[in-house]
Amino acid sequence: MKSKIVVALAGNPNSGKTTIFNNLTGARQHVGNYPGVTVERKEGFLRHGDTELKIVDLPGTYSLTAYSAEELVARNFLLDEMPDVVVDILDASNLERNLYLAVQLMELGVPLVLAFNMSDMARARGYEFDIEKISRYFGARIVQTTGNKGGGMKELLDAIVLTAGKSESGVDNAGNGRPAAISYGPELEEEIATIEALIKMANSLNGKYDARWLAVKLLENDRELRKAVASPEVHAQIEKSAAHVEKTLGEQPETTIAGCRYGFISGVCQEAARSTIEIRHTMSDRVDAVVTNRVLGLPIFLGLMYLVFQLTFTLGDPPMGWLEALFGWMGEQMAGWWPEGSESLLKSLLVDGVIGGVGGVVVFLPNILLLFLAIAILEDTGYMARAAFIMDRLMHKIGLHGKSFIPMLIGFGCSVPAIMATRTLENRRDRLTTMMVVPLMSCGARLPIYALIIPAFFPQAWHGPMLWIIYVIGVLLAVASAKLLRLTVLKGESVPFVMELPPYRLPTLKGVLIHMWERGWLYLKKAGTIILGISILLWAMTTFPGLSAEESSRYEKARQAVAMENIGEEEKAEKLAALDNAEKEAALRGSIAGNVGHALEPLLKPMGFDWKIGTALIGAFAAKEVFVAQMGIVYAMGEADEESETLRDKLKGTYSPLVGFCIMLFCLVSAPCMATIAVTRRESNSWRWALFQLGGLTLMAYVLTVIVFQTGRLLGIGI
Ligand SMILES: Nc1nc2c(ncn2[C@@H]2O[C@H](COP(=O)(O)OP(=O)(O)OP(=O)(O)O)[C@@H](O)[C@H]2O)c(=O)[nH]1
Ligand SMILES: [Mg+2]
Repeated sequence: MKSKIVVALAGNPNSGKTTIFNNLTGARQHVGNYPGVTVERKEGFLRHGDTELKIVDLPGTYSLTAYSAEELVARNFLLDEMPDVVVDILDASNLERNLYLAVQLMELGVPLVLAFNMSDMARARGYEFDIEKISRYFGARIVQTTGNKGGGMKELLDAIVLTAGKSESGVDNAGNGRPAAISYGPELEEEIATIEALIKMANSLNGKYDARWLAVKLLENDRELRKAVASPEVHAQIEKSAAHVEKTLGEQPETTIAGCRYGFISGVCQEAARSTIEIRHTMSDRVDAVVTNRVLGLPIFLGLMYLVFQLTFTLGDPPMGWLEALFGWMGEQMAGWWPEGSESLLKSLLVDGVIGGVGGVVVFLPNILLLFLAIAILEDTGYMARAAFIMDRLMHKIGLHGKSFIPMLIGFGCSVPAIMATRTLENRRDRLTTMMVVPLMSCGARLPIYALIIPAFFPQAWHGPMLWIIYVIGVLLAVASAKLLRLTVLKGESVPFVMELPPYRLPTLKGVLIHMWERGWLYLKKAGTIILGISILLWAMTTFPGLSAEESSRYEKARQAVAMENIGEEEKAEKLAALDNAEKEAALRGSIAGNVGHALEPLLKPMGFDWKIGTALIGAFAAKEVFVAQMGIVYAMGEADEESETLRDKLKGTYSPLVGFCIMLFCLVSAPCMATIAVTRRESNSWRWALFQLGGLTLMAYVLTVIVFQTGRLLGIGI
């Protein structure tokens, strides 16, 4: 007999849901050692025996009374779509707190399996569980798992299939009996009973939920369900009951309800969990005393980031050189397919457009991989959560809380998921503020620009520090802009929040490599698709319309004249080459891109940019890497000889270090790419905010770059 079941993976944030989801389905969803990584539900399929399972990975949630957008996703799925089995994934090394959600799932009466994940950590901390007892209390099967090592997956699948009541033999075999019922004490129970009766009478929500459960939820002041229940009698009774409870117990019903649930959990743990070793000060605590220290915390964070950037350059340089050489060689080989001096359009397209553009971008793959390797290690060990904790203090001062820093950290990778990650912020003002400033966190697509510019203009010893300075400028600007927004358009109280610190973990090699590769692959894929397309478009724009026949013949005549001249061979060759270059340059100036660039020149000049940089900046709006591609194309086209120096040398010969710095500054601050604007529009649900972000950042970039360039010029720095 074949059957299909839907399985939901629920659990507290950072308990390992996605890790297990990936294990089960073979997917590669993002896993990170801090809460709030998954913000949308993800689906995957697998088959176990005769059963087909659809597995749904949900965002982490502490309770079924959801407050933030991503908690709502989890809650709505559990309540409305009624999966066949709910697997609650718990962090067994932190059982008491994690059981809070389990209790609510138990009350909801869904077919439940408890996965005691991180059982390795629990064991290391000396916890022992009487699994059978706990299983009986909750009326649910329990499986001990170690998600990051794939331990217990088969057992988990067995338990899921059994719980769905569709075992291979087809025998109904659900559950381990009825779960324990939680008693909320005489006072509350009476009110619950009254409301329950009213609900049944009014047939609220058409009996979709169990009446007692609904009564408890309503007393708990569950906003969503209160909105959903229409009956005025029920509402009136809730108000009355709540007032009564407050009077007699001196607290709101929700507080009493939570207290009773914790009481239940505490009882379960007394009975069935014990700790064999008393570890007061764990290793984590000792490390935390140093890295989250009030004084040392920030310098340590900045120091670590500095190391990361230094590494990105020093280790990345040799392989980058190899790739550069490889693409140079490929260009020459390709050019060799045509006779010497050929003006074939196809040759120009392949050599200048594709190799010059896409090749120029791919060259930086090693740097990208290294940066993301380092970030993955910092993330997986749990250090990044500490960084957020340290920033929390700073953030409070600017009217945001540390939770905003997680999206910002993700922003170092790419602004698009970062903006989606703002869903963890409950307050819309916090969320919008964070969304607006996230693009200032320098994303991975900008790295190639820095990797191109920095070595071209700055001495070796400055490579790491320079990159670090750029990133720090981004963070400082983000913080300052957030403050500004909070003082003006997004004024208001911020929500109190306690940042939690996940335990330190030794990252697994596989996990870290997967993270690194995901990024690298994304980069390559982008190079092969978007960047390739835009490179071809930009190539066409820099090629056409080309010189008129009249002008071409003028250059041809000049060449003939030189050939006739009575001078040495060497001098002649030099003169001819100069003419060739002049012709190319003239064609470039007359091209569509040249015309657009020139039209913009009055605007670009105050920043020290010429029209070539201008066209590259326009291209960068589609995707930041295009800046590098377009510079490659323009400089390949403007040169007559094929096997000339690298793009970097050409830049060095053309611009000053001050201009180099200004390019990086402008690219860091200016309008993010199209994808970012689109996702801001979607997540803020308004074009106004998206355009505000676009305009605001562009303006800020312009003003800052003009100031820096003009000041630098006046003071004679870097010119
Ligand atoms: N030591 C240990 N670490 C684990 C185990 N399972 C998962 N992890 C690690 O725990 C961290 C969090 O894992 P995720 O799968 O992202 O957690 P999640 O529950 O999906 O988190 P959110 O999406 O934020 O709610 C990662 O660093 C995992 O590598 C385990 O059994 N033992
Ligand atoms: Mg997840």
